[in-house]
Amino acid sequence: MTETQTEVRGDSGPATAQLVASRVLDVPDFPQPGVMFKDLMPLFADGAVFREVIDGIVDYHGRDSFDVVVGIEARGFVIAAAIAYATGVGVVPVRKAGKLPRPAYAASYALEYGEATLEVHQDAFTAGHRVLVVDDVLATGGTAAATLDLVERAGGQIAGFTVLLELAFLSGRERLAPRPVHALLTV
Ligand SMILES: O=P(O)(O)OC[C@H]1O[C@H](OP(=O)(O)OP(=O)(O)O)[C@H](O)[C@@H]1O
Ligand SMILES: Nc1ncnc2[nH]cnc12
Repeated sequence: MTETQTEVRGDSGPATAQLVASRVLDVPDFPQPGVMFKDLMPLFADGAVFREVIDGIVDYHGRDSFDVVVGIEARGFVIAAAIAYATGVGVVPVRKAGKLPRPAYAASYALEYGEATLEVHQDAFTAGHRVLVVDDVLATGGTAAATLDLVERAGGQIAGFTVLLELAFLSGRERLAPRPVHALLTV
């Protein structure tokens, strides 16, 4: 296989996977030695590609399949806000510890390069509201597992979980099973 024929795959098909792959930069040894950081800032910075990606996520789940969208700090906020605006639903942030001003549920977890605690306001969701959760990267799945638990503790019902990029070798998808994962690009 030549360099231009590199195989790409994702849950929305090879064209979408290729689109995402074209806007990811590999940054070695960030934020610590041994980690190959996947930087999706070029995708966010390209208006046409960003719009196509957001529209693709909405089409995949169906415009009427969720009542609210959750973004995980920090890069998930960018994606969630765009989906919310495109569909007319509200956006709820899941934040790193200590940032939310009112009573919150908290969940601690490990990720590829450290540990963290996430929080969501206790009154963030109307009971039974269907929640689409989005983030940029799925690695070990620690962040996503903590978020999905927080959403349910706060009374939300998970309608779907989407990431732009899945690092398959870190087995996040297996960790989240049987919950479905929608990844636009899997590497
Ligand atoms: O699957 P995991 O191993 O849990 O890793 C995935 C998480 O790691 C990154 O966030 P990070 O914690 O670096 O936060 P940031 O978006 O604020 O930079 C990424 O945006 C995901 O949220
Ligand atoms: N390698 C990586 N690149 C970007 N975000 C990440 N989150 C966890 N691991 C990551």
